[in-house]
Amino acid sequence: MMAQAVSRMPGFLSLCEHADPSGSRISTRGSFPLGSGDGRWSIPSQRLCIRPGGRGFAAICASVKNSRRKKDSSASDDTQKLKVMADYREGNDATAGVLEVPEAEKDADLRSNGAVGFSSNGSSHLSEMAVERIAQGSEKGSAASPGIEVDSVTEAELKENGFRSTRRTKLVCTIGPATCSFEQLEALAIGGMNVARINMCHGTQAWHRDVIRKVRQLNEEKGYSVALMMDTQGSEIHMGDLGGASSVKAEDGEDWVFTVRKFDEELPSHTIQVNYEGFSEDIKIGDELVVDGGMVRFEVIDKIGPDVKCHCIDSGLLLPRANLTFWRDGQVVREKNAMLPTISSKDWIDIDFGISEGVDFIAISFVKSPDVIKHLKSYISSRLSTGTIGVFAKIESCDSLKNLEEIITVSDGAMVARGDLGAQIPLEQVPSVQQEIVHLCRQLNKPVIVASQLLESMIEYPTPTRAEVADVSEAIRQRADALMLSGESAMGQYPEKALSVLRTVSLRIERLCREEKQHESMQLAELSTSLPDRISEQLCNSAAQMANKLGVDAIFIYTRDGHLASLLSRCRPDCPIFAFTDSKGLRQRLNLLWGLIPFRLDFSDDMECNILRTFALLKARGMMKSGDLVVAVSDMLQSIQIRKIP
Ligand SMILES: Nc1ncnc2c1ncn2[C@@H]1O[C@H](COP(=O)(O)OP(=O)(O)O)[C@@H](O)[C@H]1O
Ligand SMILES: C=C(OP(=O)(O)O)C(=O)O
Ligand SMILES: [K+]
Ligand SMILES: [Mg+2]
Repeated sequence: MMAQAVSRMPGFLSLCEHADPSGSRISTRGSFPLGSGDGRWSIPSQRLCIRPGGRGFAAICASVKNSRRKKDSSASDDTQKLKVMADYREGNDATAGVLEVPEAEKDADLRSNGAVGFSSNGSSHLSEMAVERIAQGSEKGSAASPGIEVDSVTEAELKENGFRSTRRTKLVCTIGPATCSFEQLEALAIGGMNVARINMCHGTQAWHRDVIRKVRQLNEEKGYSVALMMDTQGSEIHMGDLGGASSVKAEDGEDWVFTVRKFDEELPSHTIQVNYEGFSEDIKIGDELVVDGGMVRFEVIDKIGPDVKCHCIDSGLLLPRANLTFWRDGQVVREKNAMLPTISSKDWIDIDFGISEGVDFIAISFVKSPDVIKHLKSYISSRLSTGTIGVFAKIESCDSLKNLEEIITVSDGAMVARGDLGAQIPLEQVPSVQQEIVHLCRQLNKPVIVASQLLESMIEYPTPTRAEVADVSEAIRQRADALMLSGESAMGQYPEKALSVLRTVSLRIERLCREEKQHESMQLAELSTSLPDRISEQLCNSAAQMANKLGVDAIFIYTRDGHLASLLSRCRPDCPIFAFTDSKGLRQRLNLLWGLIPFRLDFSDDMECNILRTFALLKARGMMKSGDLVVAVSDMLQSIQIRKIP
């Protein structure tokens, strides 16, 4: 609802007319001369803004309303002095003064919960009645402020370094024995973890529940905003748990038995259990059995019933539940195992668990076709009455590569799961496949996570290899939404250090990309077909372009479903994107998107009101300052505005 300015005279503040946040209309008329003859006020033809502080504007309006009700002009004495802080939009010349209000306006029908605005030049301009409440909330300046919710780490980063240098690449940490205590989780949150991932390949449901609840507790009590991702086991072929040993060495020339037999007592020596019933039927003598994508290799030399006898040809460490593939004539063999369901019965149990625990994302392992994703998404929506869970397709098999575009199109995001991918395709193809997936996800507007072995050596050592840093840099340069730690954070010796490497490398490389003006080489194909979607897309493309050209400090997006926020992130603009949403769940899910800083805020359909309110709140919290330039986009109004923070 646009403001309707009443006075067109410079030098007069006007009460305007507009809708309050609840949608009902407030009607006020009358203009107030500025200054009471003391000559202190000299208002040029510029917009004025009422700053929260002292006795707020809402209180004054309430008094005006009161005095009108009482029809008692003397009662309006109190209301005749409006203490306002007029902040010139140009020049930031904040001037305090006293505004004399003539006798309470006869027609004034101000509502204490409504909104009202001033204009000195007749241009449409709204302020709001909630200013007092905002001021009260924001003066406290704490994460628990009722006005706006942002995670405490981002808030500190914004205050310390300003908008421009906030990290754009998001960080996912796999939680395992090395990081499951409250203190360890908090250290990761402080270190910049945006998403905590739990891998259902390992641990019990009780263990995972404990982690989920600790993350929740951290968010609620300490003001972090860590989202949760649950990763399914999937129907991969993997070894058993080595009878409790943390690892076992397989030496060149040794013979080992791989079997589907179960053992009640101790596992016989040189014996490995395999989880896949059809193992001995599928595999042939002469095949190569590859552990963890090549960490150890065996040649199959004999088959005796369920037992497969293998000769070690590449020595190495066998780790519990390590993944197994077998190769024939230089290709991965997918026989009956290709018929295994993508979502196993264990996975369905875990998915139910994830839904009931309210995780933000579910990642599906070894996705082969789009159907399984569609099926899961409809299952999730049938199980949830409100909100949703983002479904991520892990691209980690030859089958997923065959149907890549279809799979990504129906998913809410994708993961380049290089661990298993590198076991299924020749290693030298992994980098180009990664690039292809990252680019495709950007074109299709889906967040993408680059995962596995980013800083593998940091499982054991406090410093990464130079090659690892180069690999991390490449993923950042490709503009992936997120980077993921696996073993480095789950069971490594230096989880926090590994996270800190991802953080510092991200900041450095992102700066480099900005210096190289990478955002200018943006070539995005048109994504949408329907007119409303095309409008949204063009709105975001234009907003991002304007932001880049004008060198603004931030893009603000007010969104109820996150779609425009993701479209803006897709443009990978030069400045950060502040995404305001009224939904807690959406705020958590937006955590994974490149360059997006999610805020939770109650807002109305009145954009002007929302904008002023966010300005006031962010300023009061020290996250923005007067003079900062912002491009504001709204999916409710489908508009772009350029605003300078008053
Ligand atoms: N919940 C857990 N409990 C015990 N160990 C875990 C857990 N999560 C991860 N790990 C350890 O961290 C390693 C790396 O994690 P991840 O990459 O997610 O699994 P994987 O290597 O099995 O694909 C695992 O191999 C396992 O040793
Ligand atoms: C991330 C991966 O999946 P998981 O850790 O579950 O094997 C991977 O294979 O790279
Ligand atoms: K998994
Ligand atoms: Mg995998």
